[in-house]
Amino acid sequence: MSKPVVAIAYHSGYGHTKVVAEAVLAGIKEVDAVEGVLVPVEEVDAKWDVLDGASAIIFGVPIYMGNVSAAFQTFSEKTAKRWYEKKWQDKLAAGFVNSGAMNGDKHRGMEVLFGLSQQHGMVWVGLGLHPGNNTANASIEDLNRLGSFVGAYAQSNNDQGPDVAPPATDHRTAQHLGKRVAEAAVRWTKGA
Ligand SMILES: Cc1cc2nc3c(=O)[nH]c(=O)nc-3n(C[C@H](O)[C@H](O)[C@H](O)COP(=O)(O)O)c2cc1C
Repeated sequence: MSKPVVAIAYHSGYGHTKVVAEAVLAGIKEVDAVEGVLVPVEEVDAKWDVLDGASAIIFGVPIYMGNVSAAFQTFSEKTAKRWYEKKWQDKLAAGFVNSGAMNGDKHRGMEVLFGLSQQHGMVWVGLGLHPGNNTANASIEDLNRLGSFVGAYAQSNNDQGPDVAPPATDHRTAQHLGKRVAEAAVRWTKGA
């Protein structure tokens, strides 16, 4: 029997969110019983079968002008055929968001990802971590340094390339999300 697939449907205009997607993939790969697949949304027309066959889809975006990037929104609208057929009903879903500012209105992007998942009748998996970096002795090295509950947040300094931004701490948080969703996919598909 083939392994359940956890797909990562993401957009990255300049490479920073791609690095986060790769960290999510590394987390999925920690779970042997699951296969992880990256799906850049620009390539989705050749990869609908991957998303349709996946047990879970993790959506990921950069924030552009306080919202998800236009490329992701285009992808989102293209999923309408799946919506009509309820093709993604009961798949697991999760999300990650990356922006230049510490806050940057990442929450709005995350709400868009959550809303897309709920349009499709998917079952959302949150981050499952307490906030880090929020006590007197805390550090930006803490897991979940940006303190989200709903999904993984990353922040990439505007003057740095994807080789150094977002910082390693955000990679670890993204990796945690990937592993968590992969473990959830194993439980979700048991006996299916
Ligand atoms: C058109 C545009 C709009 C942006 N708007 C925001 C914004 O509203 N808030 C923010 O924090 N960062 C904003 N940024 C910064 C990006 O979120 C940041 O550079 C991110 O790392 C880009 O990810 P990418 O390299 O995967 O495209 C914007 C960047 C661009 C290109």
